Amino acid sequence: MRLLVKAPAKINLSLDVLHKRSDGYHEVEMVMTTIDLADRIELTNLSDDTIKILSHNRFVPDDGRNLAYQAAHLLKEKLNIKKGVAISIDKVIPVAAGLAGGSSDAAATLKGLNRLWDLGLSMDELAELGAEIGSDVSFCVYGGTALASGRGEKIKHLPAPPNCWVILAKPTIGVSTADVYKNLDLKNIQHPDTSAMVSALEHGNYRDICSNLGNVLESVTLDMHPEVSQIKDQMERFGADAVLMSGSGPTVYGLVQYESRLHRIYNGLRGFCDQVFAVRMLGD
Ligand SMILES: C[C@@](CO)(OP(=O)(O)O)[C@H](O)COP(=O)(O)OP(=O)(O)OC[C@H]1O[C@@H](n2ccc(N)nc2=O)[C@H](O)[C@@H]1O
Ligand SMILES: Nc1ncnc2c1ncn2[C@@H]1O[C@H](COP(=O)(O)OP(=O)(O)O)[C@@H](O)[C@H]1O
Repeated sequence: MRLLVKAPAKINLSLDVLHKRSDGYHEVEMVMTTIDLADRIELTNLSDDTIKILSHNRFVPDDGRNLAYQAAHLLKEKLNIKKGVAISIDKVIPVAAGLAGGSSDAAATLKGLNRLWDLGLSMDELAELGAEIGSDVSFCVYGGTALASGRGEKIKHLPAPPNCWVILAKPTIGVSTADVYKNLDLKNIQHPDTSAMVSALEHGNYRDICSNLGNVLESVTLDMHPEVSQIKDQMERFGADAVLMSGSGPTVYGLVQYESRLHRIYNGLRGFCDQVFAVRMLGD
């Protein structure tokens, strides 16, 4: 039997870091939402007790380092399952981009195997398992829009943002999330107003969402990679309503409400960047 599952990317509408914890992780407050840019995961039962990863993307590991592999392995270990699965990943989300592509593949694998193997786990149980794989996996299990706290695994659901377009531009560099957190100067942070962002979502107020976008990791990645700053400037100049780097970067996204402006920004950015996408918010 085989099953197809979509694994959508996320963007951070806001990302704040409160302090560094004794376990080495950072305590965060992030508002995240899913967008219509998705990997496609195909799960096929195997007759032997193995996990196989298939992907044509050379940046996607095909062994135990793959987060989708880790998701299948975790389910097998926890529930003592003696079954095998082939996980085919059609990669659309850029890798190491701040868009949680790997985390979403893991979440889709947890949800897909829950159905394929008829495990009967609830979404909350899957999200709890996901947190063992990575900080963003719990959010990816639910998708939609949420305030994530703790190290990212505590999820409070929020209403979807009003309908708009998201333009994404990913420079050719890849960024290590661990390096970005390591280079963050905790004494010199300009905190975004998380409650103003939550309130903007609760009121469906697009203008307030735009004016409250903020990410404390942005300046860290910008210092390491000045080309990210150039893309931000271009996106602003071409007329996006608001522009921010997602997660630890280096992907920059712009929000646009009117389709007429979308084409101008998209075509303008294609001159600077190989990977440019114009997609809708998914949000719920
Ligand atoms: C920055 C964010 C924002 O959504 O996403 P990305 O840019 O990776 O998409 C997340 O916090 C990333 O989540 P994720 O990529 O799942 O991180 P993990 O695998 O759990 O951790 C990778 C490394 O990042 C650091 N880390 C991660 C999360 C956190 N709250 N504090 C940390 O210090 C740790 O050094 C950890 O070893
Ligand atoms: N299924 C996967 N897809 C993409 N990258 C993966 C996957 N599994 C593991 N990785 C590894 O995770 C790292 C981070 O990838 P990704 O999740 O795309 O980025 P980010 O954490 O910035 O959102 C990559 O360097 C890659 O080697």
